Amino acid sequence: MGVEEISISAPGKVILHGEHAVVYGKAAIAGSLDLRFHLNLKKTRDVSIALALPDIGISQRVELSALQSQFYSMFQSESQREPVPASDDVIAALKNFLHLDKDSHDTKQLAVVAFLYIYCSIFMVKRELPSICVEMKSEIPVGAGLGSSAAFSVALSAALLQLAGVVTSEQISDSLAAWSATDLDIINKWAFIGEKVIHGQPSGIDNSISTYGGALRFQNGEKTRLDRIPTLSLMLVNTQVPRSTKKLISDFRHKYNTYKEIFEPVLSSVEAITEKAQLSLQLFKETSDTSHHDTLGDLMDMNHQFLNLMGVGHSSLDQIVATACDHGFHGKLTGAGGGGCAIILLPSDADAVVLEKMKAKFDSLGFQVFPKTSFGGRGVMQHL
Ligand SMILES: Nc1ncnc2c1ncn2[C@@H]1O[C@H](COP(=O)(O)OP(=O)(O)O)[C@@H](O)[C@H]1O
Ligand SMILES: C[C@@](O)(CCOP(=O)(O)O)CC(=O)O
Ligand SMILES: [Mg+2]
Repeated sequence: MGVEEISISAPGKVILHGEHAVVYGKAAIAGSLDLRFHLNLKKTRDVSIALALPDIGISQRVELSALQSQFYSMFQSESQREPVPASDDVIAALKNFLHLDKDSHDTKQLAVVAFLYIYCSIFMVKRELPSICVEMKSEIPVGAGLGSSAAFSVALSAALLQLAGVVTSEQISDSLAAWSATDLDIINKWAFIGEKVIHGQPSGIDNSISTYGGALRFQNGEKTRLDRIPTLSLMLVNTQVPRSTKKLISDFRHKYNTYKEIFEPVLSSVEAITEKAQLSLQLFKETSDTSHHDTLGDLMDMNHQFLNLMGVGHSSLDQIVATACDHGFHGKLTGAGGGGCAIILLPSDADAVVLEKMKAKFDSLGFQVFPKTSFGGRGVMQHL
């Protein structure tokens, strides 16, 4: 372990179609966002972990001797290449160690639990716990449907695996290093374990986008790169209404189990929307025929209503979609819903004056606007 400092960034994501349905094995399409999560790790000599998470107001110090004596036996079966999901017992023990309420729904604290779980799984088996200070800051709004939890888990996994020498980055430019496809697969597997701690039952789409970047079709863990899609212009609008993905997934799980015969066809319809959107994207790229772009708009409106039916909507998200419609655009909620963000599809010839008027309306409603985001950039990176 010759490394003294590691800087990593990982992108957020935008789900175009298929959120929630993807947890039930249906297809979804999504891409990386030009908002990134940043992690800086330094080796220290204080025999502790110092964790600074200023975006969520957490600053935590953990003595390595206490961690070692309490968790050594629990982490002996873990292997660095094949991570295993945290059992309820280990999660409960980590929460107890951190003096957290074991039934707390505060997902912020789960970031620390995920951190310690990944750290212990990687290093405890070697009996060599590195003394480190780690700071994480993000451009991705927290808990807003843009995959901040996944970017957190990806950046964290990449940093700790690189520190442990399990993966090794290679320099690709003056300031950047990246990992081989095999190493990215390892990082992605560990990040999925982190997502499980924060989300409960994630599909794996968010961590996959954040790891590999670009645009993907994702189904049952199968990832297909979407190379034949046009450059899409999206406006992102954040309601700033807080919500937790973990709670939204579990509430919909309850609804689905209670009304399976109703929600199975709903999920199939959402999947049909995803399929049609993928095809329309391809056709629009190949022919530039704007009728395919119009179809993409219709599909967004439809999917938004299905998501409302699934109980993951919010009045402020409806307000965004209605405002978009008043200005001649189409949109939908993105991510887990219940608050968080909506996306609005912008045609390349959208009138700048109308766009400015729409943005002003969102500002006046107290929403946070990202006027034009780019889609499909790099996945996790090391900064040299
Ligand atoms: N900048 C950050 N710093 C620390 N933890 C973060 C950060 N961003 C996200 N997280 C973790 O992810 C959780 C939010 O995840 P989630 O509810 O899935 O929303 P999102 O849609 O942003 O992924 C936070 O409560 C925290 O545990
Ligand atoms: C609702 C879901 O489809 C996406 C959740 O994304 P986010 O945490 O809201 O960014 C869950 C998942 O796929 O793991
Ligand atoms: Mg999340």
